[in-house]
Amino acid sequence: LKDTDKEREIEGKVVVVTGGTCDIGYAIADHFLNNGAKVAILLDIKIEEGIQAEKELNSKYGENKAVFIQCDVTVDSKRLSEYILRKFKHVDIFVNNAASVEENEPRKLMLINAVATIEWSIIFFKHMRKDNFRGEGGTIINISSTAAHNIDPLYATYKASKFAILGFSQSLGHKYNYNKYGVRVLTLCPGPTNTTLVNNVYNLYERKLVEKVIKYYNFATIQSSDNVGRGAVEVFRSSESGKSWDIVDEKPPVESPNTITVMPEF
Ligand SMILES: NC(=O)C1=CN([C@@H]2O[C@H](COP(=O)(O)OP(=O)(O)OC[C@H]3O[C@@H](n4cnc5c(N)ncnc54)[C@H](O)[C@@H]3O)[C@@H](O)[C@H]2O)C=CC1
Ligand SMILES: CCCCC/C=C\C=C\C(=O)C/C=C\C/C=C\CCCC(=O)O
Repeated sequence: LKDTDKEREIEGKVVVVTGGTCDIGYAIADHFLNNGAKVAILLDIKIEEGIQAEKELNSKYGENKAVFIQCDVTVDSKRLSEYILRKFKHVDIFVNNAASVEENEPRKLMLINAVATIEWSIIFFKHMRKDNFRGEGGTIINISSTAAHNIDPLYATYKASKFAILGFSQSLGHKYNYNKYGVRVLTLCPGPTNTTLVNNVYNLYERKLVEKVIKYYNFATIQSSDNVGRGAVEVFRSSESGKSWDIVDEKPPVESPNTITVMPEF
């Protein structure tokens, strides 16, 4: 097998997913296990959901296929990355998925969505680097959003965090870095997806305004988390480093536009 073929194989790989106990994160773990991953490690702040998610995935795929570790991504990166590497020896795929949409707690939102994503990416990039002692390469997948392509009146801080993730991931995953270090960095930009997080929108903004935004961007549907999980596996199997992929409207991934749409005044 060529290096790129090995890198794109899922069979036998160790996958870590932050915010992996529900919705999009859970669907990503589920699809990687379904395609032969050795183990999915779910890092999440929510204990009960974590125990439940581990149980469900183990009854679907077999004992010890899923491991829940309680984690606050904003404080636990050093302690838990060391623990994971001691216990599992190597991580092949690291997915930064955990997020907040709490606009009234901007510092916390930026710490979870942007700072933690950057810190965990750097830790596992170093671990995977092929020029490091025993570095075997690997893939980091960062979850941004179609909100990172748009300027409109909604979710200014959340958008800032998703713009940050997209810019960071495309730069870290740039072909130059990939050729030098052998670590792939990919970005996913899901569109509206039926999860706890998106259902928050109507608590914060008038229905009329949200409907205008949805209409402006021509979203046809609020897709399932399952479609994002499926898309993550498809992108993992086919994408070069540094690319970003939109997953929208229950359809397969398409490469993200390198443009920003500004919604006019209305
Ligand atoms: N739902 C949607 O329409 C879209 C979601 N996304 C992105 O997809 C990702 C997943 O979103 P959803 O599944 O919708 O969200 P969700 O709110 O359903 O799940 C997020 C998970 O992150 C965990 N989490 C939050 N703070 C944490 C912390 N400090 N430490 C550890 N875990 C923490 C939560 O406990 C939860 O399990 C996020 O990055 C989100 O921004 C992107 C585009 C659209
Ligand atoms: C009910 C759907 C509202 C429109 C949602 C559109 C895209 C959602 C992207 C997300 O990342 C979803 C997460 C929470 C809502 C946050 C931002 C909506 C911003 C919409 C946009 O400008 O693209």
